[in-house]
Amino acid sequence: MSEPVIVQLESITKQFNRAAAPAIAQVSLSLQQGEILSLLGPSGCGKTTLLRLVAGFEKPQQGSIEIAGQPVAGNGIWVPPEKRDVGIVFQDYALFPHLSVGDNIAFGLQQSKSISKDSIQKRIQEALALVRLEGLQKRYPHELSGGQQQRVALARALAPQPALILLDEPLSNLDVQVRLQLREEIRRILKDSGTSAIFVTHDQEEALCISDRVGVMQQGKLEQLGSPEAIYTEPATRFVAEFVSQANFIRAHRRGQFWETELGQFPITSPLEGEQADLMIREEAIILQADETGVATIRDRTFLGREHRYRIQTASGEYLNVRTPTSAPLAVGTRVLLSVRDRKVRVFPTNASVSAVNTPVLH
Ligand SMILES: Nc1ncnc2c1ncn2[C@@H]1O[C@H](COP(=O)(O)OP(=O)(O)OP(=O)(O)O)[C@@H](O)[C@H]1O
Repeated sequence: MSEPVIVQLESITKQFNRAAAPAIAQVSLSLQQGEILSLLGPSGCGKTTLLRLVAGFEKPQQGSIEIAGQPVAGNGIWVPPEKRDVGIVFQDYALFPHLSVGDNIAFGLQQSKSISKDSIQKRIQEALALVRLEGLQKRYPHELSGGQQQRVALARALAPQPALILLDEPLSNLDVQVRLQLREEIRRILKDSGTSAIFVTHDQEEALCISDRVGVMQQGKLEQLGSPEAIYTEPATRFVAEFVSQANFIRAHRRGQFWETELGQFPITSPLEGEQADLMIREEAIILQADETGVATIRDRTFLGREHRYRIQTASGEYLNVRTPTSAPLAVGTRVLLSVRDRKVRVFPTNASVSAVNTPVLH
């Protein structure tokens, strides 16, 4: 049996300014109990606005919102933020500096009159254990690291046991080491507590590794909603492919049953495809082989730890990014032969910004 629905958005539209395009345009989605959804997209695509609509900090002009089965916006209904059974974690932690860790966590609990002092203490201890900060109850925010402060913010949001937690770029103020560690921690904490969550980020990796489903947004619209694997391997649009995996696109021309490209031929699998297309080739799918007769050249090389990323210029002048394991790195200037691991590639309509390819096939 499927889990109950915790959030239901129906055709939500939000326009701040009549002269401007809507910040959110006709977005519908649902989130099940215990599920973590990431909203991913470039700056200004509407992620925060969508989160604020769910929280009740913004009113939609159209559409409706339900949280845990309760209508909270739309159809003449309006429930204010404090009555929505939602916990929020912001980018800047937003802890009260004059309150201890314990009192910060207690703050949300004390709003609820029905809870006894003993229960408040118990919930504080449980919340601190969940975020692994036992023993730090008496400290003040300035006595904690950024990562610890964000854990306290998470504990404070979780302590009242809300139906839903909203996290607005909660890791973006932390340095890389802490960010990487805390993103796994956040997933564990949310899963251990069984709390449903919507997580806003502009970081592709963060979205893919933290969530059960990812919603990729562009200009106020939901471009694709799916599992991290589906978003990565089967991007529905070129925008999703470019934003999520920074894939390469190469121009292809139909020749019989094949697409002909600078990187060789690929079988045409759909009868609907036209005479020209752009094929998506992942950075890790291209194989480099140093060869004096190669017509492609390494223009740049970046060390990424386990991998090198090469910037390759092809014979037609296009640039491709290639990632390979770091053994036997190739020097900038090396001529290379290029081939592609997988013959099954995704095909997208031609984008005018990719110039036409008019060179011999390399292999
Ligand atoms: N209060 C407001 N008044 C007018 N326009 C707004 C308001 N809030 C947001 N916008 C506009 O709505 C659009 C979406 O903004 P939003 O903050 O939701 O984007 P975002 O994807 O969260 O971006 P970022 O990653 O930079 O925070 C932007 O064009 C923004 O300028």
